[in-house]
Amino acid sequence: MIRYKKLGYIALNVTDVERSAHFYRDMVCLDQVGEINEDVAFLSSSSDYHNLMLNKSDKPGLKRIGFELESTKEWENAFELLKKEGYDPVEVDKEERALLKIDKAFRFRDPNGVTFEFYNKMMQRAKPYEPSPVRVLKLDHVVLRVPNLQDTVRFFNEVLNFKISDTRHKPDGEMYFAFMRCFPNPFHHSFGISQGDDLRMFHIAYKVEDINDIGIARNRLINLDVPVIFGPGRHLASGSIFMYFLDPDGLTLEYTQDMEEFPEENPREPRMLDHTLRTTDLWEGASDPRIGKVGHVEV
Ligand SMILES: CC(C)c1ccc(C(=O)O)c(O)c1O
Ligand SMILES: [Fe+2]
Repeated sequence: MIRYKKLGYIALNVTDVERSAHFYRDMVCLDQVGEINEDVAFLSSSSDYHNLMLNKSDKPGLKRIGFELESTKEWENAFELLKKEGYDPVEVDKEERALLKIDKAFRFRDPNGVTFEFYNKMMQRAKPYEPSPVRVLKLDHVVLRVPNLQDTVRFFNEVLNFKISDTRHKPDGEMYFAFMRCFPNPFHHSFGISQGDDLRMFHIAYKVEDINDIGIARNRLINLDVPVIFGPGRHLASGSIFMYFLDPDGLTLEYTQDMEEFPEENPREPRMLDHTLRTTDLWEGASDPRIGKVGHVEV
């Protein structure tokens, strides 16, 4: 079965690369890596060369999701498994891997047509990542809305070896959300899937050091006229403190901290959580209707 190191990077489509690159650098506190031009920009939230790629598009949202596998051997095994399962993995050509600073990579589409890239390792930066004033620790998770949740969860669980940490259910018992771990990465979810009418990126989340970073970020973003649209609050599922805000295209971002971690051996059972506000936010805050509204997925 496939073993992952982490959610490695997100490639976003944005309408103005320079505007968004400055936002993710100056407001979100990521490191700009290399030059920004009107077509592409790279930013990092770790020692990796990048964890966020911005691409110019008239449809803001998700281009693809990159997962780093545990080793080159795991990458080779994953390629063979996806080929055998009929998901037609295609290796990324040398020129593009040079741009991404990645050693080996292949791409495939999930049952919804979303492009995933699995890679073995990315070039590391000598310059340490020391974000300020918000101490971002890492790219934390990405959540998609998909038309067929059951099939999607089954694919990620049974084919890609993602583990289910918790699910959420409507009053009639129908599952409408799944929080998934890229095993054996311990965090409650690196990947979340929600039932939706159409395919859409809901949000991407960054982990911050502690509650002070959430507080500092809230007041700083509000003072700089960045829409803070939900939180601070506490999610029951992962136990994390959260706050959502919008990027210049209206894409939804989340700062999160204190997410539950699972052991590789004998993890707790996934819970069936309800649909109530208290499960979404133990502090019962109100969320802004703009949450998750913009997020075209390139297929
Ligand atoms: C409101 C969204 C879908 C949500 C719910 C719960 C968690 C969590 O438990 O961490 C999230 O990260 C969310 O984004
Ligand atoms: Fe989230």
